[in-house]
Amino acid sequence: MDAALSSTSPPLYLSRNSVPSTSLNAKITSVTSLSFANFVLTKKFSLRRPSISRHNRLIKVRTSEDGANKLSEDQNGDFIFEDVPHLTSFLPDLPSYTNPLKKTQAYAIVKRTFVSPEDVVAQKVVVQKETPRGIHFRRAGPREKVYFQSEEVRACIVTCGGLCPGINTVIREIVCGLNIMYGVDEILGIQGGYRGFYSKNTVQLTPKSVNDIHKRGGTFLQTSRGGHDTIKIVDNIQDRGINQVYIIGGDGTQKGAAAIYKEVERRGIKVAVAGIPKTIDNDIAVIDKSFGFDTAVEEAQRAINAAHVEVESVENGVGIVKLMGRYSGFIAMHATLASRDVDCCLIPESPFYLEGQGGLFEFVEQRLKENGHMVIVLAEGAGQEYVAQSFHSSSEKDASGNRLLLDVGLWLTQKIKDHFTNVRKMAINMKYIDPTYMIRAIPSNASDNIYCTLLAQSAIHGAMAGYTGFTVGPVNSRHAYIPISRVTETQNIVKLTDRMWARLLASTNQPSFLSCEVVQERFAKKIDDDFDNLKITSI
Ligand SMILES: Nc1ncnc2c1ncn2[C@@H]1O[C@H](COP(=O)(O)OP(=O)(O)OP(=O)(O)O)[C@@H](O)[C@H]1O
Ligand SMILES: O=P(O)(O)OC[C@H]1O[C@](O)(CO)[C@@H](O)[C@@H]1O
Ligand SMILES: [Mg+2]
Repeated sequence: MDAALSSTSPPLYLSRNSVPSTSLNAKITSVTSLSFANFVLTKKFSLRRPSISRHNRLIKVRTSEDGANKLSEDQNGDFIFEDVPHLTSFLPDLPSYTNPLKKTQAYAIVKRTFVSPEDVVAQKVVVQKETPRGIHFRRAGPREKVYFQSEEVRACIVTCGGLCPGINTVIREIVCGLNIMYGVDEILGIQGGYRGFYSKNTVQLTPKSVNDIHKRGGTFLQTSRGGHDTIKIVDNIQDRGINQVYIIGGDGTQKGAAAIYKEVERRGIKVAVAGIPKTIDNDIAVIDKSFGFDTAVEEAQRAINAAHVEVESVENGVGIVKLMGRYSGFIAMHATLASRDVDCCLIPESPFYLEGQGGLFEFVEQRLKENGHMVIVLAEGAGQEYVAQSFHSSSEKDASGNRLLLDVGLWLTQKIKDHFTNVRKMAINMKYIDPTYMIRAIPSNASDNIYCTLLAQSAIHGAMAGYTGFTVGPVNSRHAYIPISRVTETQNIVKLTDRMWARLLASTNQPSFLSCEVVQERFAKKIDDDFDNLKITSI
């Protein structure tokens, strides 16, 4: 690749068939980062279809640092680069500076301190010889040039949405990283989520004030749902002279971050917006896994173990453990796979039914006959339609517009009790454990702490280098800068058609609940939807 193509502005990829190459330069200068994103999305979609001919090769166009558009063709096959915006895309005259990192003792003897501007991270690592190379993201890490001088930086950090182990570690590492690596002193904490920008006072954050916070669960800055008002938030950012915004939160929060970035760009102000993805549900698209997830799965083991101890100590013991997972069953699936004490795992993605052949009641009875006890792990979002029918409830929403769930754990406990007592005339011992908030209110474990450090430092390097409107996260174990829209356009769910769910079924030997017509109908639709929203779930 041509070293002169080291770009700071978003590179553009266009189909040779769609744009005559002679007019490329003229066309590209008028493409905004927004329309660029849309353009790439269109092309990306068609590339996923294997029927696309290899003649429809992509050529890529980059805007190099001197502003000249250059064109090169990837020789190894079709290749899509989804870059993140850069401050220079709307502030072209912004001066750059030598990165001070090399002068810090931490990096003094590092051989390759800086990430090459040519480094990209592939979203797909398993490829076939003849298939396109697929989507790539800009590799995260320190850059040779930065677009902020240390004394000029006035950063802020905000945390939004639900709790998750490790939030405090991320806050701590942003503060310490900015200060130690880049000599930044001005770091503000926005309290109470997005609404804190315009309704609360800020708190000054220093390495000393955040030194111990990683040992506590929760968020040192407090959080909230709802209250996102883009104009008020950006007004506040401008009024306070903030020029780097670090936003920690889930899919809703990242949508809010995208709105802030767009407003900042519209106003043409020098503010870098960096998103750090957080969610206990692990439902954020593109990234390998969200921080705190492993800690939560580990904590869930304690609840499962307690249920198992309880039910094996009584006759016909049936334990139910309800875990978090609004729309996705990752925590339940992983906790089940890790534990081996679980007989059946129920998640929102996999429909189930209670009565008749192949149903849950039949399976419970079979396990009680075989083992004398059994444990069910239930994701809170599973079977919501049944619960709603039973309770004749209308769907309520939280301040962010998320559906409020009904207690499927209580519902299932009651259903099993009724069935065995009234229909089967069998005495059973039900134990229902609901550790929902306990698994996310704890501090992060060792590996999540390290992961949080990497996220924080990658976000800092990206913002200092002038990237903006990005989410940072590991893609196939390499940290990358991902356009925010890519992580918000879909939510990760457990794919029943993937091998991971098959591994769980093979491990628990539970029914797949596919023998009921109603479920079969829904299941078929689910598979179609899965393919339509094809994305990689890569744990
Ligand atoms: N589409 C949106 N545009 C702008 N802001 C949004 C949007 N969706 C949600 N937000 C804001 O983002 C914040 C957090 O959203 P939400 O409560 O959905 O949590 P989340 O970030 O998805 O995290 P979690 O996974 O814990 O639920 C809220 O302040 C909400 O107002
Ligand atoms: O904290 P709240 O508002 O009760 O929300 C709980 C929800 O948040 C999540 O933990 C996601 O953050 C879901 O698993 C759960 O349904
Ligand atoms: Mg969410």
